[in-house]
Amino acid sequence: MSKVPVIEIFGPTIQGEGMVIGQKTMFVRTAGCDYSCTWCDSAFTWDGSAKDLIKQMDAEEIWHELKLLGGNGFSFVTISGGNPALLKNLSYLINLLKKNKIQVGLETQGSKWQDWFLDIDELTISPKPPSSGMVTDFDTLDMIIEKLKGANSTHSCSLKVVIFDDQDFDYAKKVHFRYPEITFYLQVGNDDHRTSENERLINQLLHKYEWLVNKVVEDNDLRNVKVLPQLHTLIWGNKRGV
Ligand SMILES: C[S@@+](CC[C@H](N)C(=O)[O-])C[C@H]1O[C@@H](n2cnc3c(N)ncnc32)[C@H](O)[C@@H]1O
Ligand SMILES: Nc1nc2[nH]cc(C(=O)O)c2c(=O)[nH]1
Ligand code: SF4
Ligand SMILES: [Mg+2]
Repeated sequence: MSKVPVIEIFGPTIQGEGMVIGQKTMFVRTAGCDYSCTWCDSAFTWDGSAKDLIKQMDAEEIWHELKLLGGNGFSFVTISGGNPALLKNLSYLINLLKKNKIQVGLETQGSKWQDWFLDIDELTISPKPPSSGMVTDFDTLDMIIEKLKGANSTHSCSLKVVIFDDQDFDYAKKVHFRYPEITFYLQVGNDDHRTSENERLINQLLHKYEWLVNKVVEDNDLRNVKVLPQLHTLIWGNKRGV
């Protein structure tokens, strides 16, 4: 009854992105997404290519798997996907983690609300720029930010926009100015998320990071923002499960 579709559980590793970058964490990745971003680095969660890996699991089973992998060596779990916000039943896992004094981070794109957002310690909302091929429903995003504000939960949430080109950069500015009170991250987009040539990829991503940093540095309208690469990609390239 209270199961959710899980496609992978891994860690301990570090959070490679956003507001808790560098945090030692376990990952639980759920299957299924309401978007289909052209450049999704986790397309296997929704494109059918890894459907044999999907297991329906309840909170106790997920916790058991986390303990098998991580033992006593973790205090933080990050839930990502796919879009975990499709899953009302994640409340059971979140409650169980809290009961065990584990901090919880979650990654979602801001297309759906769940009441359990209010129980997440570090909530990253990542609206999608034009290069993704997706169109942001700003009425829904407004509603989500309003609910977080209403519950005084904005301190534990951030916005993170992935940037591939100038159009994405303009979109990011629009999102930041719409919600100026929410901590804002610009993240380098990885447009070669299938290659196994790590050295070339990492070089390319560092150049794109420099490009993005320069754009932010030169932009007088962007002041209180943070610019980050995907740290895990700089260490491990496109390897899955790290
Ligand atoms: C795979 S998504 C899963 C969570 C949720 N669906 C979302 O998009 O926020 C996790 C994060 O990876 C980012 N991401 C996906 N593909 C990427 C890529 N090719 N380069 C950089 N970041 C990417 C997303 O923007 C999101 O912030
Ligand atoms: N190390 C590491 N950090 C991450 N931050 C966000 C990730 C994601 O795929 O959601 C991710 C991931 O897959 N690995
Ligand atoms: S919303 Fe997230 S998981 Fe879904 S397709 Fe886009 S990047 Fe991938
Ligand atoms: Mg990822």
